[in-house]
Amino acid sequence: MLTARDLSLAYGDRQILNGIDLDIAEGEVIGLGGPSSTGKTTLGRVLAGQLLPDHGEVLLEGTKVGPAATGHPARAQYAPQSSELAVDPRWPVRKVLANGMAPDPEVLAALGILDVWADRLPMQLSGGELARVSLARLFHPHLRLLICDEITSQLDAIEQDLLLRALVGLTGRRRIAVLLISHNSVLRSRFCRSSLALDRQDDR
Ligand SMILES: Nc1ncnc2c1ncn2[C@@H]1O[C@H](COP(=O)(O)OP(=O)(O)OP(=O)(O)O)[C@@H](O)[C@H]1O
Repeated sequence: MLTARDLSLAYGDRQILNGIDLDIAEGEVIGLGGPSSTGKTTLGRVLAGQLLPDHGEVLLEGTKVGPAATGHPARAQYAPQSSELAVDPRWPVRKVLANGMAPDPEVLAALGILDVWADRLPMQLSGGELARVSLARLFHPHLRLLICDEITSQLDAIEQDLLLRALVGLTGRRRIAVLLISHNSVLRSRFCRSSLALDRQDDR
């Protein structure tokens, strides 16, 4: 499903990614760990088609990832660490979830999103509730790859476990490939079939 080959990327003269290969099958969850600043977010954005690598290619179901045709949501979506930055603070939950299309009731139910949140603003939700809303808005019928970048790092252990169990159940049923970026090796070993770890490319 996802095939990334020989990905390299530098910011200026600083090499961040160097010859990365990665495969994720449909419905599979693969972990990505490694120390801070080794390029996990950068790799996630390359896989989601939001950053172009200097070298190498990313194929999703045999075609290059990149911006979707106008008016269509991208097949690969990137969920950032901070849900507050991902949603417009002026929009009520109802509008955040609609995101241009009718919210999918199965996604709302699977992620535990409650009707009573609909008229609240993002700041009127807890961190865990907002993380659920922020994830739900990324789902659409053509979603094939979800990059989750430290999406539970602001939650306590119980909430982390609940959210990831709900997410992995949903993506498994829909055969969506997932890259779970996390510093937490316990979480990765619990939810991922295997993990890749990035190393530093130079002295920084
Ligand atoms: N657009 C950019 N221009 C220059 N340097 C950048 C840019 N984006 C990121 N970097 C640098 O590249 C390095 C890798 O950043 P990245 O966010 O990919 O690392 P990370 O492994 O996800 O880090 P963390 O675990 O701390 O979130 C960092 O040192 C960062 O400062």
